[in-house]
Amino acid sequence: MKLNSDTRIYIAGHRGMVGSAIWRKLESDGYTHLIGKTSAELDLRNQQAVRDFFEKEQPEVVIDAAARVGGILANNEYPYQFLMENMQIQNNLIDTAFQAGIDKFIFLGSSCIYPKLAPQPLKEEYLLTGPLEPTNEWYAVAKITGVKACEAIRKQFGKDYISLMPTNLYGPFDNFDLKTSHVLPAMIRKFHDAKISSVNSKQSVVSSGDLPVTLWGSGTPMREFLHVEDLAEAVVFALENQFQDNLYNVGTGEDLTIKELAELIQKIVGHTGEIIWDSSKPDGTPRKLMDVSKMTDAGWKAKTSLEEGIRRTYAWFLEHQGEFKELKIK
Ligand SMILES: NC(=O)c1ccc[n+]([C@@H]2O[C@H](COP(=O)([O-])OP(=O)(O)OC[C@H]3O[C@@H](n4cnc5c(N)ncnc54)[C@H](OP(=O)(O)O)[C@@H]3O)[C@@H](O)[C@H]2O)c1
Ligand SMILES: C[C@@H]1O[C@H](OP(=O)(O)OP(=O)(O)OC[C@H]2O[C@@H](n3cnc4c(=O)[nH]c(N)nc43)[C@H](O)[C@@H]2O)[C@@H](O)[C@H](O)[C@@H]1O
Repeated sequence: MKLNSDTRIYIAGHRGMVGSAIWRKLESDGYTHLIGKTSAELDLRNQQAVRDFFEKEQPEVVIDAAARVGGILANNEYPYQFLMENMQIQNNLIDTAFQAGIDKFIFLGSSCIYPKLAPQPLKEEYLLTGPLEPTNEWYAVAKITGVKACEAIRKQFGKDYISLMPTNLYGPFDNFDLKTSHVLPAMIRKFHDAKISSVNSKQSVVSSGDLPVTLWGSGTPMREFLHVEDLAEAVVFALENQFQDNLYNVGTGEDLTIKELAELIQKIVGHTGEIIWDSSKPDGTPRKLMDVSKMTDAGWKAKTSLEEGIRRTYAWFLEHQGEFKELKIK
């Protein structure tokens, strides 16, 4: 379908890191009829509430950026919520949109849907070719059912329902809570807090380095990181263009070890102390580098370098400390 500046676009999860970046991008591109509800206003796990909301607001296009999201430990500790809430949210959104006759739907998954030991880089066709990473298989199974629901609607009814699989994301409005966050915001916070505590403690007088920082696992796993504003551009690109297929990876196509990431963030934050690796915490998938050629062929490419993206995120962090949301597991 062709979008106009007043097309009614519903962004589920519009206050999250991803949803808010999509909202800002659409607003700056001149879209005037954006629709968003907080989870307190509309609990997407409630099917009837979702149906009533669609009936009232009559969205023409839906972007699903609402989900139960968290880092490796939260995924591992709350398997039921990560499986069930994500299935409830996405099932209600996808089926209600379909029943309402909506032709365009964008579903966001994650690179963890691919098998733990799939060949690298990960191509879309590797989906369901092997066992998943155990720390996040619950979340991954939920996301795979979302991909398949969109694919079924495309196959059976010819509607432009698209699944975008972003790699690990970071940027403004990320979750900086140390128990539930992903690695990149956790490192920003840990290095920053250690640097500030060192300045405030006597230790900085007697020793030349800052307080040590403890990170998880071995530091050897490799990860790829995409700035969330690049992802928002990819989502709007997918919104404005008719896609030929259901599943597209979204990333930079470049990765680094967790140890290299730590050294980069340490340099940007200006922390000078020791890094301790806590081997009691899980490593997760050894590597999940995206093959992004399908999206590149469609006409979209990431712009922000990792160092530039982390610098911007650290600047945002410094401005917004004290406002960080925490993941509330009910
Ligand atoms: N973060 C990453 O590294 C990453 C990587 C790959 C893919 N993704 C995907 O991107 C999407 C968004 O992730 P994010 O990082 O932006 O997460 P986030 O910051 O935690 O935001 C999630 C949003 O979902 C909403 N939500 C959660 N449960 C809800 C419910 N029961 N009813 C209504 N709304 C609910 C929240 O609404 P309220 O704020 O109103 O509570 C929040 O706005 C997810 O699909 C995720 O799988 C994220
Ligand atoms: C994008 C998401 O990524 C998640 O996987 P995944 O990259 O391992 O999740 P992260 O939590 O970002 O962890 C990535 C790697 O960083 C290590 N790490 C080191 N220090 C820390 C730390 O302080 N905090 C955190 N969180 N990690 C840390 C962690 O052990 C793991 O090897 C999945 O669980 C989700 O399902 C989803 O796919």
